[in-house]
Amino acid sequence: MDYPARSPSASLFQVYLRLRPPPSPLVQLTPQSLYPSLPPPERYLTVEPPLQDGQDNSPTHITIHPPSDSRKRAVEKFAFTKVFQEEATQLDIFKGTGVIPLVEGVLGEARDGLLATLGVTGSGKSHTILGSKSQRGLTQLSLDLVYRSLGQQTLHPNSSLSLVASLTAGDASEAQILPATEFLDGVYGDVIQERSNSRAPTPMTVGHESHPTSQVTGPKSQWAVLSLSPGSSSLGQSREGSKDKTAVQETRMQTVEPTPHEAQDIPSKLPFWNTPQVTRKQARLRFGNNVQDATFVPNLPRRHLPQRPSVLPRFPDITDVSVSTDPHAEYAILVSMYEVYNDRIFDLLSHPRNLKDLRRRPLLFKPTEASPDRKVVAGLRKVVCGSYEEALMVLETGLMERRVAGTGSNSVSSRSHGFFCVEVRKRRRGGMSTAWSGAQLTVVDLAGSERARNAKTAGATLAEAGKINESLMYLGQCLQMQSDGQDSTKPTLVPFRQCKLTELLFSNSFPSSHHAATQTTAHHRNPQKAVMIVTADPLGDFNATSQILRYSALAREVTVPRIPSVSSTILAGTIACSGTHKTDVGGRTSPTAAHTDEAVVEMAFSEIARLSAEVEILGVRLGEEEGRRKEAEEGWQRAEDRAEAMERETREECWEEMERKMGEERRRWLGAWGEEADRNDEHLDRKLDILTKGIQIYEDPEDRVDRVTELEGENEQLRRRLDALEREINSRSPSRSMRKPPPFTTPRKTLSSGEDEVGTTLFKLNAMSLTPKEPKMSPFGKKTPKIRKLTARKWDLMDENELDAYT
Ligand SMILES: Nc1ncnc2c1ncn2[C@@H]1O[C@H](COP(=O)(O)OP(=O)(O)OP(=O)(O)O)[C@@H](O)[C@H]1O
Repeated sequence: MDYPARSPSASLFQVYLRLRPPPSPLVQLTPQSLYPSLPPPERYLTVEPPLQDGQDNSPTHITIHPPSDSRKRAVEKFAFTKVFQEEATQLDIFKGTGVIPLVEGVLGEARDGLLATLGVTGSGKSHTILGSKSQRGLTQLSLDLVYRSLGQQTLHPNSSLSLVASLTAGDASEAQILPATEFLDGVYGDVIQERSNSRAPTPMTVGHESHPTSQVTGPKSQWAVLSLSPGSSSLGQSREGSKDKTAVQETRMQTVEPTPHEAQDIPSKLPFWNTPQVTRKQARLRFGNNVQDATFVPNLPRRHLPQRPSVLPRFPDITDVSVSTDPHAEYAILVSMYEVYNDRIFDLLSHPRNLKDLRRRPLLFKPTEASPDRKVVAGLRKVVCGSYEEALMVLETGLMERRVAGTGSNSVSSRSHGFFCVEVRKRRRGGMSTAWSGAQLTVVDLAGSERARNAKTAGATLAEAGKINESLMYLGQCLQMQSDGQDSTKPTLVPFRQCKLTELLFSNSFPSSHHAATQTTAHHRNPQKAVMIVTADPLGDFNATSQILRYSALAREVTVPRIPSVSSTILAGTIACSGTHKTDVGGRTSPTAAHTDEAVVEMAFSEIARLSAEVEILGVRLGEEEGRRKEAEEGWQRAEDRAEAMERETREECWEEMERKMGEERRRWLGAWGEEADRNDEHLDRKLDILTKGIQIYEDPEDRVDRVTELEGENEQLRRRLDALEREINSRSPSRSMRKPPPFTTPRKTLSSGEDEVGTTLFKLNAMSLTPKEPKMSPFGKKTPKIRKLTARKWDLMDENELDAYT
């Protein structure tokens, strides 16, 4: 297999392989240390000798042979940029992988750098990236290199008051920027007691003995545990567990043995703020004045902060390494950290200030107003660190928040993908403007893929593993698409939008459509450089490791060894027998016949071998196809679920919309109905009015009074007349006087009933709420004469003269 000669620009990642040394039985439990009768684990991975024309005579290829108990037989060969064997140290990795060029790119070329680790759980990803109790990881080494190279050019937020404001003004990610002292003060200051409520504890509880995987819980933070409780940490010890002898010796040289008092003082499995009984005094004690190196005093926050971690791993030493910087520039360094947990992004530096704050809010990865062509994690907290030690303290604080748990495969297993970002901002020396430029180095510690059976996970940890495996499967697909596309002339479509992890890793590696459109005018960014370190345990899980290697390797070749199969053995036996039979009658073998038979048998053999090899290869391909089919089916299932959820959502939205529209329609209809009813009422009123006008006896209210007065006058007149008539009758003859005059009361009665009539009419008018109407006008504009109806009795009572006067 040829070494895949790919330029870094052609490949998104340079891929290195690091092999993990076997765990030491003294410090880490293995099946063999528990059951000594068990055979030692079989090593399935072989490193091929370096190629003659290789760059620095380092191996670049490995071969994996399925273990004897495996059904698979195909031998697979993988190519990497470089392979680091078990004895490789952290310094070898730092110098041998492309980490230094990455830092160079960030400081000198304003080119973003990405450093990530990928591997099966427990294969050494975190060890490589974050280091151990005694050795620094690539993160600390890169930070050291950055600060060492910048030297006096680094701006300290405490020395320039306007620095934070200026950085905030020039920030495109809506970040909350604050100086390291303020940040650390908030964490280690007055709130130490409150920190007992930190989110850092993992879903597993300490001391829950019945759980098979609850050996150790707490944050994945070697450095912190060491710094807080040197040597007393079982976490630190377990991390050290599988270290090679040299490393163990180094550890002895570097670490300080704890006093028995110290060892008992604070429970070792939790960070100090997760231990409810910790006090500020204890915290100070942990970080006490145990100074070993005067040059190594971190610039720590003001109040009750620890003066410095008691033992900082300073190994390996990289004083001989530095990268060039721009001498006319000054630099500010911002550190931010987040994790991708269950496909959501959480800030690791936004510490809860009170109990209410404990629920974490996921952040968005999106283009912002100030960064339309590039997606950024919006709303992160960024800490301006003026020195390496401050940056380390911030790193450690963030690591305390990261999700980890003990599993059957790793006692301190990462349950999230951790992102550590070092943003280097640069401006002209002495310039007070906000015109910052720069780039970012992102270090990613991916969670490891794991098999539930091996990891013995359950409940929430199993669910987390599902999410981890899913995101790693998408990452694998992206890597495979990318490596498949290397050979084709067509542009490769990498499906990186499938989950948050791949979006974060890949989306800024490709020009977005917006960027393509504005490329001529926008500030041109150099493409990101990326280094992937794949970790593998040659004695670990064969299936999981081979899967990871298949995804990540730069090239792969499958061969099937010629192993004598049962059929070939039988055939060989038959041939041996037939050979004995091919003798002539005289007992001599015919040389020609024997020769021909031999040739035929040989041909048959080679055919059988070829066919069995083909069968093997087909078997391997079938296995792979089946794996892909399974993945596709899972993807399909997920897509279906998503479609179902979307359908449900759409249906709900439609219902809501329909109900809203119906409500509006009902309101509109009721309004119209009310108006119609009002119109009808009005119409009816008008009709009634007309009717009332038709039936009423029209009289002026003034005339009414006149009429009463008039009637009273008439009444009086009639009474006088009656009196006169009575007198006249009385003065006549007695016979005449015998005639009884009509009763006197009758006209009065009649009159009063006439009055009553008037009153009734008035009452009627009032009841109808009729306003006094204008008198009717004649067509000639004159008042029509009033028609007065007089009662029959009144006519009866009038004499003829009076009657004439009326008519
Ligand atoms: N190169 C190495 N040298 C010494 N010890 C190592 C090395 N690699 C790994 N180890 C040890 O192996 C154990 C598991 O390693 P580590 O936690 O780094 O695995 P991981 O891949 O990050 O696992 P996970 O994905 O579950 O977080 C640790 O105790 C670590 O110290």
